[in-house]
Amino acid sequence: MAARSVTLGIDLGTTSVKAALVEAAPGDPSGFVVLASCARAARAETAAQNAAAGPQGQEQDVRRIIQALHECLAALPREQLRKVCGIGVSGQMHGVMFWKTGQGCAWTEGGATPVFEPGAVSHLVTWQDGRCSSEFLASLPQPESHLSVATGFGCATIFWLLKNSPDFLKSYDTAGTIHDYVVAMLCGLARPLMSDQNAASWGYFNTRSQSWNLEILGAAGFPVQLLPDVAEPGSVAGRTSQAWFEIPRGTQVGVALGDLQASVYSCMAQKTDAVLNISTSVQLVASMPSGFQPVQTPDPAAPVAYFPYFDRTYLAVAASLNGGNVLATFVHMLVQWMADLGLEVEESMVYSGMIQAAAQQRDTCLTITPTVLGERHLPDQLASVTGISSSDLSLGHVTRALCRGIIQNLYSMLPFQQLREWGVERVIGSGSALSRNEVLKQEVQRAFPLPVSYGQDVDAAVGAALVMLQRSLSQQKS
Ligand SMILES: Nc1ncnc2c1ncn2[C@@H]1O[C@H](COP(=O)(O)OP(=O)(O)O)[C@@H](O)[C@H]1O
Ligand SMILES: O=C(CO)[C@@H](O)[C@H](O)[C@H](O)[C@H](O)COP(=O)(O)O
Repeated sequence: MAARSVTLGIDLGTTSVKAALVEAAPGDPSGFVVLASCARAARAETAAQNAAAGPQGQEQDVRRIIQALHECLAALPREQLRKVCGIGVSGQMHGVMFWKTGQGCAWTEGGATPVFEPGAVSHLVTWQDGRCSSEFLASLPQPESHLSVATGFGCATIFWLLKNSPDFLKSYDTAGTIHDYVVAMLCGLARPLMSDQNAASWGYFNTRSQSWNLEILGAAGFPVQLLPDVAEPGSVAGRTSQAWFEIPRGTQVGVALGDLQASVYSCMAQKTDAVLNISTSVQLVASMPSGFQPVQTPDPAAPVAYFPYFDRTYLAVAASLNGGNVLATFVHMLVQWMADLGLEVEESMVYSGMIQAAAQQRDTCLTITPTVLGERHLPDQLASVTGISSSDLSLGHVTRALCRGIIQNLYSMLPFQQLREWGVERVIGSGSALSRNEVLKQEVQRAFPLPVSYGQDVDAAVGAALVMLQRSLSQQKS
């Protein structure tokens, strides 16, 4: 009898950490079953380490992210964790953190099981970071890549630190995304390995030659020694150096994936599916035919970018910076206003109340362009509200207009006509901000004249687990 294949997927998202245990189920149409899953809010936002970043700086405390990860693992069934034969990790792309080789973490006996505690690490500067102004970006060398460089991209952040805080960089000798860090710590790697999915998200990476723009970067004084070595997504980065929550020592860990690609992997069943993922950010994605090569000239004004997927294929992606975070900003604002008025209210109550109110308000003349973070192709176009009449000011109207605005903004970046030209026949909705919000679902249905179906709400974690599951099954066959 073939050994049971259980794999663990972890997604280190901007808002929450998710984990999912997946097992092969040959009798099931999907071929797999999710045995258990868990999500924990990371609440990791913190003040920038470099004051010069100003209010545009967006950083997260790595310790809190790892704490949320450990809480997730602790909540999964121990008997299933014992059977795990592979770990896949994905996470928020573009961001960068730094650590000192050999001092990135310390393994401690955290109660019943060893856990790792971050050591000499920086904050994570996230994809939402806005410290690199248009002028600063224009001063950087032109990349030799089909992808342009935007604020919040790892290489842009490193350039900014080089200029504004060179001593800060001197404290570290290693860099990676948060998910590269976790893989490196689990396996005890001296240097992290990075998939081309994440390398491309940092900028200055050529997906054709699979190499960093070392000459261009080196000539500009960029600390190229910080750039991780690049490995194939779906390959193994190493094996766990310790037993971890019942997962045996020596378990294979995959090279970290982008959360975008992991989400798509979890739910894109056909090449003719488009995936609409709404989590903190929002992306609309279609798959490009094999052999497709993006034009090698970066175009910062293009709303659609081509990101590497698996086996040298590409995804066409409209990646909006304004997704669930817009609703979260609205909720924080309401909670803060109420606190200012002496009233305390739980955020989860506000979410459910506003979604319910908007579900009853089927239409509105209020128009909200929700781009509070701008967009990479239009960084200076911020949010606006128009069509304000005194009859359209209820919570239901405003929430309906916000949800409509998020979908319309994405639609304007990648219109249905383009999807149709690419042969898209169906939209698959994924991400927990979408699965938990009936009004967003209605607005998706309203905008796209295509059948829409839904994945699971821990999609990227499931996708990361599935990549390792496929690997384990093909190893068993060979
Ligand atoms: N109680 C809730 N009900 C509905 N939506 C919520 C609730 N709490 C948070 N959200 C939405 O979910 C988004 C975060 O989704 P999540 O999947 O955790 O993101 P990420 O994968 O980026 O970490 C928030 O930005 C917010 O829009
Ligand atoms: O920005 C892009 C791609 O350019 C996103 O698609 C990418 O997935 C990033 O990881 C997200 O912005 C962050 O993911 P999430 O936390 O919002 O799920």
